Amino acid sequence: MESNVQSALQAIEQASDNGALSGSAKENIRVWLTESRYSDYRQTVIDHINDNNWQTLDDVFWTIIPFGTGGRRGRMYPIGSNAINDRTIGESAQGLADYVVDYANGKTDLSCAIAYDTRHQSRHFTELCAGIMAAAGIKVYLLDDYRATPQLSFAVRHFQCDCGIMVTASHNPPSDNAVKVYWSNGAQILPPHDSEIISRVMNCEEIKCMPFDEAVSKGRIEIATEEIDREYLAVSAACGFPGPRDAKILYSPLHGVGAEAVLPLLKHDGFDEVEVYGPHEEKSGDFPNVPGHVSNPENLAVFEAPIQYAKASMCDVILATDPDCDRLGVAAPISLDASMDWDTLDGNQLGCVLTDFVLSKRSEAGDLTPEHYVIKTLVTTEMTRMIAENYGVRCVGNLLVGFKHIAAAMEQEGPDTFVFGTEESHGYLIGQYARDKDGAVACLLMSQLIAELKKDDRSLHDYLGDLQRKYGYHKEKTVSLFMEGSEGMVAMKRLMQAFRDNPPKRLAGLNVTGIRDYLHSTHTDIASGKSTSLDGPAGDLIFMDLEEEGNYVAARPSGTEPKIKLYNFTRLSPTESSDLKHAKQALQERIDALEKDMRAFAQLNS
Ligand SMILES: O=P([O-])(O)O[C@H]1O[C@H](COP(=O)(O)O)[C@@H](O)[C@H](O)[C@H]1O
Ligand SMILES: [Mg+2]
Repeated sequence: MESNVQSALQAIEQASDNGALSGSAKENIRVWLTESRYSDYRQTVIDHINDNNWQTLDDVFWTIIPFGTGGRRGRMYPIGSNAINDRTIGESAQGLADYVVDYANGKTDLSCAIAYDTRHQSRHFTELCAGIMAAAGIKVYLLDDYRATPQLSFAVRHFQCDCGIMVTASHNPPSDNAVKVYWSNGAQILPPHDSEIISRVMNCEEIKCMPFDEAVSKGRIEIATEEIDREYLAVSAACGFPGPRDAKILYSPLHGVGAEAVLPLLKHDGFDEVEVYGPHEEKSGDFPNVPGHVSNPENLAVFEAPIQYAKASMCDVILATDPDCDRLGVAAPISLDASMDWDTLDGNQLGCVLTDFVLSKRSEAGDLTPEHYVIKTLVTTEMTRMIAENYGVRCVGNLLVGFKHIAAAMEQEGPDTFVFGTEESHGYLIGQYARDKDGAVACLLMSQLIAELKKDDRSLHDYLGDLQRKYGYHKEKTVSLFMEGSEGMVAMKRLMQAFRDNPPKRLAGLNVTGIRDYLHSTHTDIASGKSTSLDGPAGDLIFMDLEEEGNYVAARPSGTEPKIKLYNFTRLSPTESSDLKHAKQALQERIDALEKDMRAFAQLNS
């Protein structure tokens, strides 16, 4: 062994002994220093060791970057098993290619659709993935300009591909990137394919990549952007409903890809007054003009400046999509009187108004049977279920977090009777053309709803208020607690364990009456101490039910960022909700108290 590798190995031993490196980082660095598959990166690793760059080394090596809720996602750094770089992206594509070839069992005309967003290095990683697929004999249909995640999901289905790759880290910070990996049905990978792909990724030895230009000239990469733009427009436009189109819309792509999907769709549907909010228009991985560079419609601050602009230019609504255009955020005037106060809607509220809008249209058309269904996840408001049941359709809702679970439920229940899919984190899907959430079609539905309401002189908040009076006022709030690096992971595990071993007894002045632990599939009744088995999927998600019906909290580690998500759910009955103002205030107080108590518990136990 070369002497510089020898001394680097000694140095990491020492660093681990004196606490500068975690044990897992030391082990992963050792692999990168000694195994031939990492030889291209060896010198850079040694340079970091020689520079005593221990914190960085620990951050980028303490684990092997996992496949989370939405793909393999993380911070970009040239080296590291826990970073996004040519090696981790390359092995992801190689592992996928190897599995697709194995799974095909001799079938030869294999193909993969690939698209990418506006992030730093997205185009670079795209060419790498495309070259790897081409070298594996898998034909690539490439969207060669910035395109939306739902367009990629559609492309996989349209070309009947065996798999797909979307290079994007969605709304994560500018430092991050990722691949979202799709199976032949257009949904992100799930069992049994996911574990098979992951095992090939982890055991990937050599990465074989054909130079991009060569693969294009040999026809192994086909540019499919025009065809997908045209066909996607046709299928997405078919998702809407007839009705008025008079609405003045301000649209923000939050520096991402959305304009390419949203603008043609709204124009085609007859919306003539759509303006792109100028400061958010530039396609840039720095997300320069959104507060804190957090390009996420969940970040209410992104709406502050656009609201001022929209008020001044008399817009009816602001629509914002996240950088890969699979999430929708909305701000709208509270009422259509002269006061012109605006407010945003959260992901659950948007899901409810869209669910009701879609069901009301389908119901008017006599197009619903008891076989029809909407889908939501376990952390999505129960108001969705009430709306669905009111229209006589089913709600499939016992699902883990992640739109891929909604896609799987759709396959299982049968796509023909699928009406709408909705999740708390601003994801919505209508129709069968894709198997992932679609921010563009959500924009279309929202625009149609706004135009209908405008005709009747009603605001979106009036519409939501009617639903809240009918089904009871619901107020939910998701709180994220960031815990970074190897220490953060230990803290997250400790906190999840504390919820299991010693859960809070009271929250917001209400007794905790039951614990639903999806990891161990148990329901524990606090009063009797008895545990029974819990129906539903298995995953690291725990609910604490409170003494008032419909009031509960949930906790889980995010699968896209290093954080614990605390989901707080409150509700009042319809009778208690007749005075909306009063209900709103009461639940705001309860939500604030829940958040305070949950934060305090987390502080003590992480
Ligand atoms: O980031 P996106 O827009 O791809 O969205 C992704 O992340 C969301 C939040 O996941 P988590 O709670 O694990 O962070 C998921 O609900 C969603 O289905 C997934 O596609
Ligand atoms: Mg996204």
